[in-house]
Amino acid sequence: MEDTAELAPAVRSILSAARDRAAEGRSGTVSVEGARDLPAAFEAAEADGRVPVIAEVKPTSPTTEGTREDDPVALAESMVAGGAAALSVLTEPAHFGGSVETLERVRAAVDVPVLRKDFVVDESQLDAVESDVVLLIARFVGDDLPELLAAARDRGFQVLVEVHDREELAAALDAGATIIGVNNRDLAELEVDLATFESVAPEVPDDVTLIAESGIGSPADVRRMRAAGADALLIGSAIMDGDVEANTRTLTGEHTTPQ
Ligand SMILES: O=P(O)(O)OC[C@@H](O)[C@@H](O)c1c[nH]c2ccccc12
Repeated sequence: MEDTAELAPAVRSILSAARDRAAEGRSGTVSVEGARDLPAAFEAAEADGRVPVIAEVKPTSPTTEGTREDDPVALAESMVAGGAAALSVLTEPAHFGGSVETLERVRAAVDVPVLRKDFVVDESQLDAVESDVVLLIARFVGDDLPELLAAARDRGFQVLVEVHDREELAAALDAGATIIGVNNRDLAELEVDLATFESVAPEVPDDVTLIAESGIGSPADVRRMRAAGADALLIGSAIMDGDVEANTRTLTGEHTTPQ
């Protein structure tokens, strides 16, 4: 486990709560049947003239004001109607307003791949719910990354490994990650800087599916991340704020594809 001393206090408390949830994990091992292929969903969106976007169902967060109370399933359906190639669903309850039940309902209602967004630090957390993809955050899992990656794959999950700098990228590549997200948000300060993606992306081999995460709010941001090499974008707040379908349509729009 990494030293968590320099993390933002909100992130430290999220992580300690995640460890407590791990301890009460369900009995039995999840086995995901027929996971929906995430890279294939990106390719299909691209072929259809849409920017591949993972739209995130995130009712609230430590950096968002207020909580969105609408039915998450209706929000998810609006995202798909607006052109989202895939969805991300927060399952962290205390700070993001998520739940595993929400993820189950969303996944039953849509055909696109669904990413489980949570703070997985222990193998037992993988058994909380089925999804097509799970997130592992390099910073939080540290030396356990290879083991957790294998444990997730054994259960039939695809794995998105999240990194924030070149050192974490090297660890992700060493562990054999094939889908990597670069988080523009710094988990120590909780501040967003799109230059983070631009600095890490050149080090990522071509055969890796590369996702730019966080802080993408406008078609100009989408163009900037695509120009820096993003195969896909993970967008939460900018889609959740207001008309979800219209926001998704704007950010997946053909005009944002590089020439
Ligand atoms: O709302 P934004 O800035 O578009 O960001 C979405 C997503 O990248 C962000 O929610 C996120 C990235 N990594 C995480 C890890 C845990 C929880 C949340 C996240």
